[in-house]
Amino acid sequence: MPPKQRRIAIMGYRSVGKSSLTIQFVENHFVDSYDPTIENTFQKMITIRGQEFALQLVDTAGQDEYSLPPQSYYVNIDGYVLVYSTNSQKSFEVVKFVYDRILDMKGTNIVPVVLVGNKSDLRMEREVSFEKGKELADSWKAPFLESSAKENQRVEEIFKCIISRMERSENIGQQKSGCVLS
Ligand SMILES: Nc1nc2c(ncn2[C@@H]2O[C@H](COP(=O)(O)OP(=O)(O)OP(=O)(O)O)[C@@H](O)[C@H]2O)c(=O)[nH]1
Repeated sequence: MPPKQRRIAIMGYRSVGKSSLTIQFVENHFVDSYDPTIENTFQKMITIRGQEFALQLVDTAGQDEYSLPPQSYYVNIDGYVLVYSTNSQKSFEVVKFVYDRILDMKGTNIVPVVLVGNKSDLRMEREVSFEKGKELADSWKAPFLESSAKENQRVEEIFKCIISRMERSENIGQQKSGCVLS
């Protein structure tokens, strides 16, 4: 079987760790310095249950409620990893705007999405509880993970999860909140 080409956008507020998660997944290291992204595309091959996927990961500039990407941006995107930071209530509010914008732009609510609460290692600085994250993801019927790009916790799982969601939406056209991983 030839590799399946899939394009995934990593979106969310500034400085939540979008680049760090992407780089940890693609290059297996953590970037400590903060360098705001304009837009980068990363490539990665991954095999899941015998099927190869050629991923393009679009690491976007951080959004806020006033700077969401234009309609043209969403055309070739197959799935979305929406990231907030567990130590930032503001980023949790912004991720809701981003999600609403995606649905508006796509004109459907069958969009493969995974919600990620990153920086779970910053335990003392937590502003968003696990329950709040889970509640939001459930309201979207989307999977939810808390991750740490720094400690490489659940990073690969995020990307396996979005692949599984994309496959599922293509095959069945319906979403439940779970995520089949292998
Ligand atoms: N403690 C901790 N710090 C993190 C984690 N992920 C990212 N950071 C730090 O948070 C800062 C921002 O990370 P980036 O990956 O650049 O964030 P971004 O969302 O891509 O930022 P923009 O490009 O502005 O949108 C950097 O200093 C990272 O080192 C994490 O899981 N834990």
